[in-house]
Amino acid sequence: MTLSLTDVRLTYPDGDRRLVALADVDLHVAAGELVAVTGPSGSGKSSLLAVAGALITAESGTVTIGGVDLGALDQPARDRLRREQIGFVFQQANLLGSLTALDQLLLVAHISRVPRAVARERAQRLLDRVGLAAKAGKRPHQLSGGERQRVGVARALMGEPSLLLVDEPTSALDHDRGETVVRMLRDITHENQVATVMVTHDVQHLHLTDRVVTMHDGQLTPAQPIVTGRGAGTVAAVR
Ligand SMILES: Nc1ncnc2c1ncn2[C@@H]1O[C@H](COP(=O)(O)OP(=O)(O)OP(=O)(O)O)[C@@H](O)[C@H]1O
Repeated sequence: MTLSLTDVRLTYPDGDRRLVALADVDLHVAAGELVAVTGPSGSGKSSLLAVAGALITAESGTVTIGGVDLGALDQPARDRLRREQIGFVFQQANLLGSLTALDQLLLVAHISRVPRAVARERAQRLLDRVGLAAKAGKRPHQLSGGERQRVGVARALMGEPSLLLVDEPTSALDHDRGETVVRMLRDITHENQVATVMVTHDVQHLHLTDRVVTMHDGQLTPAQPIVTGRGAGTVAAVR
């Protein structure tokens, strides 16, 4: 398993009490698997992504990425693992307004000290992969919402992550553009053997994913049969 959360608990201060954001959550995502996380507002989906992305530390339970227990790492090692193993895709692509699509990707490579020639080849290949080779020189305001989101996906892949964490990638897109982005995420997940967790409110594209889990009040719901993009699957996990 690329990502394993076992008995993960997270609470936030809430006056003189604690609000339970994640209540003993189990979630295991294999390489090459796209798992959608749905659930009402406030149910804990972003908290789940933050814990899986080593952005916040679980109060108890175990989080492993590629078999490495995050709890056993100090902060610099956790930061390094995040940089080297995890790609993030945000709700709005969060691109820098003054940079071209190509430069958005090269900046990530520069920060990660990838040699320039390697970075340029990788960035061009990724822009081609998301269907934007011809738009490499465009700035965000010259791109559609769907194209911006696809640049965001390509940027997240620049570090060749083993885990991709995606937060509401279609919320700003119409149906067809949303479908293109989710289909692309699914195909890249399978081709690159990345483990992908996608938080979404958008039920329209769930059939493209391999598995769906639902959060309610910090808990992942029990398994339910669903029809997935690769035939009938089951919701794994969880209590
Ligand atoms: N930093 C924080 N401090 C205190 N409470 C928080 C904090 N972050 C989130 N919460 C609370 O934890 C619970 C889970 O929040 P979370 O953001 O994970 O839910 P969500 O399912 O992602 O919601 P949404 O779909 O609205 O983004 C909510 O009740 C929220 O109010």
